[in-house]
Amino acid sequence: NPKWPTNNVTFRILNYTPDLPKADVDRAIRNALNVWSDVTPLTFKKLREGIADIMISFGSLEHGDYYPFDGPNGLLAHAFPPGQGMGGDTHFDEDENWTKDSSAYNLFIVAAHELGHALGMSHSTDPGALMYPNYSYSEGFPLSEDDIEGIQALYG
Ligand SMILES: CC(C)C[C@H](C(=O)NO)C(=O)N[C@@H](CC(=O)O)C(=O)NCc1ccccc1
Ligand SMILES: [Ca+2]
Ligand SMILES: [Zn+2]
Ligand SMILES: [Zn+2]
Repeated sequence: NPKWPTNNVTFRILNYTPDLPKADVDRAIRNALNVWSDVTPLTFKKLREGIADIMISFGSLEHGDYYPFDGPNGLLAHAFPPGQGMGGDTHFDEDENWTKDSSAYNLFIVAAHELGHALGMSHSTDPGALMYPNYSYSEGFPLSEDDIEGIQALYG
């Protein structure tokens, strides 16, 4: 799996969903990044302009890459593996209802999963893993042993 060549990764939030106050989106993204930096030497710096490694945006249907979204439900978000250009970029389907509680779909949980991809993680077959292909809401720390082993194999 490709990985970032340095442990210091930059990110930028290009636009915001109208489903939540801006501060809640910033918090969900920051908390999702902290999940991964809690178990690795990775650091994440937020840029307010220019090109960041991980460019985060909300879009619907055709949104500028060959992976159009599909309206409500189904595809929720996707992220490109580490690399130049689109590498690391993370897109959320604006046609979903983004929440900060247990109702569908919790932005923090989806962001933590997507940012796993943006760091080089692929899907897990462990149903308890954050990197399992399908969304499920859980309270507390979202990483399973499987997730931690995977990310530490890349950046440990
Ligand atoms: C083939 C990929 C592009 C499917 C896509 C995904 O895995 N993105 O990371 C996705 O939106 N998957 C849905 C499930 C699906 O399409 O069947 C999902 O819930 N992804 C977000 C997710 C998955 C597991 C935990 C938390 C969030
Ligand atoms: Ca969708
Ligand atoms: Zn996209
Ligand atoms: Zn995924």
